Amino acid sequence: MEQFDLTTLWMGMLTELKQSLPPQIYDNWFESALIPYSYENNELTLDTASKFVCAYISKRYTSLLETIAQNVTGLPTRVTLINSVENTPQEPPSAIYETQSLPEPAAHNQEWVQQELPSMEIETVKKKPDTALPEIREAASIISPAPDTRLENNLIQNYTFETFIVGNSNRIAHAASLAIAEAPAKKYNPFYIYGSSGLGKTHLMHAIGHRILHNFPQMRLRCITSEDFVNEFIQCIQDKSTESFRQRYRNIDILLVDDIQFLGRGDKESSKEEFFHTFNKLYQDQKQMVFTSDRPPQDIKRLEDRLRSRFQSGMVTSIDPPDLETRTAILKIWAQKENVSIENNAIDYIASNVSENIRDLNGAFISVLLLASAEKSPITLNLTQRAIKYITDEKDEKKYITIDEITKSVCEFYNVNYKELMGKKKTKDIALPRQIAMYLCRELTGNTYPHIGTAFNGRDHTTVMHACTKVMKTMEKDIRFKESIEKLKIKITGVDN
Ligand SMILES: Nc1ncnc2c1ncn2[C@@H]1O[C@H](COP(=O)(O)OP(=O)(O)OP(=O)(O)O)[C@@H](O)[C@H]1O
Repeated sequence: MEQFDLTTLWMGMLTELKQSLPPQIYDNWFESALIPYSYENNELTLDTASKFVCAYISKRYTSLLETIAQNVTGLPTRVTLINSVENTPQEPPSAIYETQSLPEPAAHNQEWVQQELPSMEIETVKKKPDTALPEIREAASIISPAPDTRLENNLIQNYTFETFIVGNSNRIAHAASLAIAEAPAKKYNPFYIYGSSGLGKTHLMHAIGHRILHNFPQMRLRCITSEDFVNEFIQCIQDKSTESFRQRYRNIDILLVDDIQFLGRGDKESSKEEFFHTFNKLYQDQKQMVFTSDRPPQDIKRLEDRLRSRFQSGMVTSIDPPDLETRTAILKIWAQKENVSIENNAIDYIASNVSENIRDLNGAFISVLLLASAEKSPITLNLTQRAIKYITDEKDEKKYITIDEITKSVCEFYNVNYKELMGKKKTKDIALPRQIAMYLCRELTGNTYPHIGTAFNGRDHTTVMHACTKVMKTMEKDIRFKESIEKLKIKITGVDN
């Protein structure tokens, strides 16, 4: 087995982490906030720039770090996070960089570390309330708890109705979920929620689970991803214990399955068969089933018609990306709930510069709180802009453009009504700007066809693909048309390439 020194191990881990994490999380939490400290007896110790970062990363990411360390070394590796600064304040973290001959951190990271050193002593701050802003202490306290704690029944602790914010994009899914939680298997069975990543499907499904267990504590509930269902079943075939598997899945009252689209990938014939029978048994026994997916049932390829029609037999509903107004409302609610005061223009800035994905929105919100905490300053527009800059690609200063902004600009450019553009009208004066808007969404946001389809009032991804091809072909043939699209692009991005 190859022996790794600290530097080689950490470099290897960073390469893998970069591939597995969204860029803003990687840049903000891993590359800049962690410093390799020691590696002995298969135990890797990482130093953190603050007590704060230490608590947050330990709770959320230790298992990921351990998996990646094992991938790199080939050996089970324990990962521990420390905050040496608190214990040995005389020794600045930069000294560790020198002794380990790692590359110097980027300039902004140094600034980040220096700013954090004196300010991250949350407890000291708490003892001297006259010197600390209450909102910053609050910020510190909300970041520390593990937000995704899974309970014994596999439900994530804080994915409840109480923490779910309702807006136009998820109103129907939310109302149906509440109805199910009040009277399981009476209406909407099965219940199938679909939508793009990070929009709250899992959250809502777990909220149903929590509320059912609260209302009907005697009910037996299983919450699982379809991938785990398949893996567990395959394992049971190998162990010759399929009967116990059946007992586990067929004698329950509530089945919640996340990411059901995974069943359509690969062959998995025996697992699909098992799932089909599980479904039928629970359905016959009038037990509630809830599924989430990134696409509607008809778009899950390689799924037998009989299973697809089972999914369609209950209620199928989508969660759409939140529009600007809803994103703003979500941020305000988060700020209010955490008792953090944020200037309105700072809220507007986050809402319009971060994507429509609520997971990313939350990441940006936390980054802003972190920077405010580091600088012990109120959350102003200026601070927010700097915090968001940390989490966006530094080389690419371009603003993150949202589908909402694109459609609104297209409406303005072609003098079309927004409702009509998003609606069903097929006349040329509406259909062409709609196709152009879809093409620009694909070009400028890099979102997938299904995601864009969902954002355009639940249209199919093939409609978006057709629109993009049509616009590109017309641009090739018609120079004037091409010029007008380029002009529109500049108007939206503010960048003239
Ligand atoms: N309406 C909402 N109110 C409050 N928090 C939300 C809402 N929607 C999503 N979130 C939060 O955003 C994050 C992502 O949500 P979730 O995991 O449910 O997304 P998802 O649609 O299941 O995504 P994926 O398909 O990638 O699993 C979670 O932290 C969740 O709590």
